[in-house]
Amino acid sequence: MTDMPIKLLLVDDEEDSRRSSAKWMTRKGHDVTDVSNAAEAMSLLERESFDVGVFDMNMPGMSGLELLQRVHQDNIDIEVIMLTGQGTVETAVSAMKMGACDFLSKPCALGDLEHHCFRARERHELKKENKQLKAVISRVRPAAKLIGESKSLREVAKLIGKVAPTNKPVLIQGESGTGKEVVAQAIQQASRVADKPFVTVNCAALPENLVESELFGHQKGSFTGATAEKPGLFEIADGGTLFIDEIGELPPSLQPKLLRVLEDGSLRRVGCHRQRKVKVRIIAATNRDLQTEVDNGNFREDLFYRINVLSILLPPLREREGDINRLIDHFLPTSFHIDDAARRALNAYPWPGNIRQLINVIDRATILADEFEITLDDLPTEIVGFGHTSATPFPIATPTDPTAAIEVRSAHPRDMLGDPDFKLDDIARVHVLEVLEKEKGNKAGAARKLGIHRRKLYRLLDRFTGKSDATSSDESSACESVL
Ligand SMILES: Nc1ncnc2c1ncn2[C@@H]1O[C@H](COP(=O)(O)OP(=O)(O)OP(=O)(O)O)[C@@H](O)[C@H]1O
Repeated sequence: MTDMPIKLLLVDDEEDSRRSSAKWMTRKGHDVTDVSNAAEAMSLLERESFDVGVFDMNMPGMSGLELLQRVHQDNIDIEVIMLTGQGTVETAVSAMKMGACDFLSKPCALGDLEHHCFRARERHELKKENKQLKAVISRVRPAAKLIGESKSLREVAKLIGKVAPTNKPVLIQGESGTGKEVVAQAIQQASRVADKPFVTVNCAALPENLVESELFGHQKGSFTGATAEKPGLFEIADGGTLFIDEIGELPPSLQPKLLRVLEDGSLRRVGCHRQRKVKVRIIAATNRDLQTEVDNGNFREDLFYRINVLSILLPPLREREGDINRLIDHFLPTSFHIDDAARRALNAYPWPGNIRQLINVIDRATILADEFEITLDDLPTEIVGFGHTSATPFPIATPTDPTAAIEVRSAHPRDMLGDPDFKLDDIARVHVLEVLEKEKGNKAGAARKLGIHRRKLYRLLDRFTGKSDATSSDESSACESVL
């Protein structure tokens, strides 16, 4: 950072010293603008951003101290070093009290000037970083790990590895809930700016009239409600990554402004003439077909080409073979067990809401489950019902041999006892199923009555019926179908 060029504004009415300082600093590779009076400096500061300003204290018209005061009143983001002719302690102290970060006595050695400017710039960067961090921390969501090993997801992971280090814009497309934000986080984590801010914004979640000020910031008083100046998310993400979710929802009026930032990193806050520069890596996501949006005239073609430099198409969950089981095992708390029928039902369902929906269903099931055992009864009816009506139904709980079930059921365990034609399993089976029926299909209750753990009851049901569960979410009908 120390050897990066400083964007410097020199304000001094003494032409010789100003010119020689400007020449020296320019030769050292810095980006220097020099003006001879405070009024000119002020109008420049309204239009452009600088890292450091070196202001002469005594100038005709507006003095250096008055200029400093204006800078603070207008909240201009710049570190100021005062140049004082007299070099008295009093003047230096008053300048520092007014917000200058440093002072130099005239004539000052040119090497000293550069050294002090570097220090001021460092302070400027630290303050900026601090502001960014505060803003980022308030928006931080812990990064999720990309779970899944299906072929299609492995291809996505490979692509992430390729696009991450490039710093180019990336467009992630996929249905809602497929993990576009997770992919964006993975790209950021594997990028060269992994330690820099990762800021997210969802264009669909913001009221249209706020999108511009959220993205680009605003000046105090620029619209009703703008009671204080506010940096936009581009400034907050400066040096890092901005994830723009649902970019297809970006109002057409703002698309040229976004294109501009993508082209040369320049932007203006709402109600402000000053142009600012940012360096932000853009990752955009959409669940709309952006090409169609372009064809229909809803999305600018030039912007589409700018953000679609590298694109990742995220497959829906139903096309990720084997991943449903991996996701279940990942999201299900370890204290819970899911039975085979429920697992089969989850695997057979097409998941229109993708991983987000699967997580919600698992969360719901953990609340409804009896004694940490997730069964079909704990799943939403559309998932259980899908098994009934789908072309590839998941196996449902009907007895493996219904005739045998009826036969055995006709005998009471008492009558079976001592009869060499009955195996112990037959007696146990009738007893277990009867208790279950008496408990109206409540497996937790039945297990308690039988004096066994619920898991053991499931294993027994598996053995007796070939299944551990029933077709309906209704407990009593579950019991009937088992029988
Ligand atoms: N492969 C994955 N592994 C683990 N968690 C995932 C995976 N994909 C998605 N998730 C989780 O699923 C939820 C939805 O993911 P995310 O918000 O990234 O989806 P999205 O595609 O951006 O959705 P939308 O289009 O609605 O914004 C999040 O809780 C996320 O952590």
